[in-house]
Amino acid sequence: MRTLRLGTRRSQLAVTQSTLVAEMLRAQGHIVELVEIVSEGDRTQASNTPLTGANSTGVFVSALRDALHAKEIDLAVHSLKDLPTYPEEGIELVAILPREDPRDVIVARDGLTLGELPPGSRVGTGSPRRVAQIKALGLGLEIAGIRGNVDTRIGKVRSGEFDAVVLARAGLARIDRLDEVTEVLDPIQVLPAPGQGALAVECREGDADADVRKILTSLDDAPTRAAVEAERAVLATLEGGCAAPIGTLADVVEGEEGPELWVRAVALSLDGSLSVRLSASGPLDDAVGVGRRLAEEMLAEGAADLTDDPTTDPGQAVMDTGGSPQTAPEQDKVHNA
Ligand SMILES: NCc1[nH]cc(CCC(=O)O)c1CC(=O)O
Repeated sequence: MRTLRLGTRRSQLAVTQSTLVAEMLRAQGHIVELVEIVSEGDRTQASNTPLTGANSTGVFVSALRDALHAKEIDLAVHSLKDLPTYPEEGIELVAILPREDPRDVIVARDGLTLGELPPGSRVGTGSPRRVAQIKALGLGLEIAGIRGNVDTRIGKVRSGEFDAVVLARAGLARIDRLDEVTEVLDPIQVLPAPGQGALAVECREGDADADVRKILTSLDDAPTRAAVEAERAVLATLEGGCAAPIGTLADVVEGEEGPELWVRAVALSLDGSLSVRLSASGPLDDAVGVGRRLAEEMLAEGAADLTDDPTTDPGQAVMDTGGSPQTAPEQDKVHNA
């Protein structure tokens, strides 16, 4: 039997996630070999791919895709939230694994929660989505960029450089560091990134060896796929006309006629002062439609006007022009946080 070559980045989280998939395949009797791929992102120690901005393929993603194209590997495992919403030619998103808890968490000094941190405390995150949503809580926290892998970031709390950092619970769960968490953030306050907590498996499209595709398809989890497809449709639709940070979460809930999707989403100005927050529900087999319609509704409610101009003072970022959120007729949908 042929060996399946699984490409992985070398960070602890990436190796753990790749090993998880390798073990699932080995449990089915397949032979799997991990192949280490060094990405530009690893070399430069970049730690957060931008969550907004349409054409930025994550640095972590491209190196693995290059290795797939070059037939150096047969499959690659990514954190789904690092994958751009537009497809890559010749690459197929062949499986989405059952999702971990998708919520964001706080790792703070002295076991504190966000609300217990005194005003002026330093919170580390480089994600515009997290920055905007934490600022929107109005706690007077000072938010600063942070780099490095999960271990490095937690270390910066231990060393006192930061009072707290914001991380994905899923990453900590996978590397067995959940005991560091001092608060799990309720999605009512902080919505996660589209696809957060889900692992994606990619292979070459129309791989000459159709068996590879078939083997990998067996890993796919239909409810997770529906949920993340709805979230990614929210992001893809908003990206067309809106550069604002976006959080979204789709839950599979029990509806009147069986399971259905319940999708929440928020788009915010970077300073968190303005937001459009809506939810929608619909059938699992129309996940993309549910997400797209939710995003279209958000655009109609002013999500496209939340853009911060980085050249202006952050406090002045949203201009008060006709049709802007401030003057939109349905002001109740746009909160001054
Ligand atoms: N931004 C990088 C990244 N990409 C995926 C995860 C965590 C694992 C996941 O969301 O599946 C992380 C770390 C973090 O945000 O804390």
